[in-house]
Amino acid sequence: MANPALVPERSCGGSRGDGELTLDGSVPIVEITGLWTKYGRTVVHQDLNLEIRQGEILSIVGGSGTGKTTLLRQMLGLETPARGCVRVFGEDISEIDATQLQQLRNHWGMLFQQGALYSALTVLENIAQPMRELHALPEDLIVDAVLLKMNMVGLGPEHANKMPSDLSGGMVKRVALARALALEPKLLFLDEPTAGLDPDLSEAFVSLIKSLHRELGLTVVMVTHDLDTLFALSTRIAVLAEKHVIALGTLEEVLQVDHPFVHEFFLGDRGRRALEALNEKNPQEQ
Ligand SMILES: Nc1ncnc2c1ncn2[C@@H]1O[C@H](COP(=O)(O)OP(=O)(O)OP(=O)(O)O)[C@@H](O)[C@H]1O
Repeated sequence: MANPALVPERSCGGSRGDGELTLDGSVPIVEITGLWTKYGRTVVHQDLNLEIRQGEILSIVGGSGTGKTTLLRQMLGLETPARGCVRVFGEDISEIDATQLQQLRNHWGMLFQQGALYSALTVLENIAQPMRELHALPEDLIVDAVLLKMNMVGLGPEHANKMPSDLSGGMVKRVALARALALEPKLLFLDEPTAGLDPDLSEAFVSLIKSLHRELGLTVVMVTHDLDTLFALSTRIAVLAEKHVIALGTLEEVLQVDHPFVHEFFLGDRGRRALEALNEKNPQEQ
């Protein structure tokens, strides 16, 4: 392993622009260069590079404990790079102040693995929460906007006053997605979006994400173990192994990479079955 002491200190080498958020696609939505993440003596990412372009659905895959969720947390500004640089919308995420970070957060949505709804709040209150935190919208507008978001994710108004404990797993995901979309983000982060859903619900949720991606022009960054979800949604795939990105490209491109994880994950029994299912669904694209 390289000696961390010899790696340059963390730095983005200055701002991309004039301090304004760059939301016009002229710079990558996310740009990670030379990233090191460390917990004590444990190195999770070592000289990791990744660029996420506007409008794509970029999926991050890798073995258990390879640092996929931690990489998402770096993009969300919830971790600090030991070295290297993470830019989101052109901004160095660990250099900006709290107000600027909050401003950035208003332009992305995050769907956590378990949905992470507030158990003491109704569906309506959960989805309204990011809007209320803005302190800029009148209450009647918030209620209208929440109902609109619920409709967007296929939830009727009759569910507005339900508590999270009254919801099925699929509905929890939809509410969490509506909350992630509350502020009309440009960028959506999904951590294992179909985990815990049965195959039918999973397929329905994938279709929902696909249509929202198309209709809202979102850029999506997703971590998933589920091959069907991965194949159905990804425009590009980043493979994490050995503490960095060892393959990045379309499914076809990644399949060409000669690495044990790629062989095992994509070309093992599960991978082959999912690829066959994909080929049956989209024969013309193969
Ligand atoms: N706050 C923390 N403190 C110490 N170690 C941590 C912390 N967060 C994550 N790690 C370690 O970092 C490594 C990467 O964790 P991470 O959760 O990012 O992996 P992952 O690829 O998402 O794993 P999985 O697929 O199992 O969810 C693991 O070894 C984990 O134990």
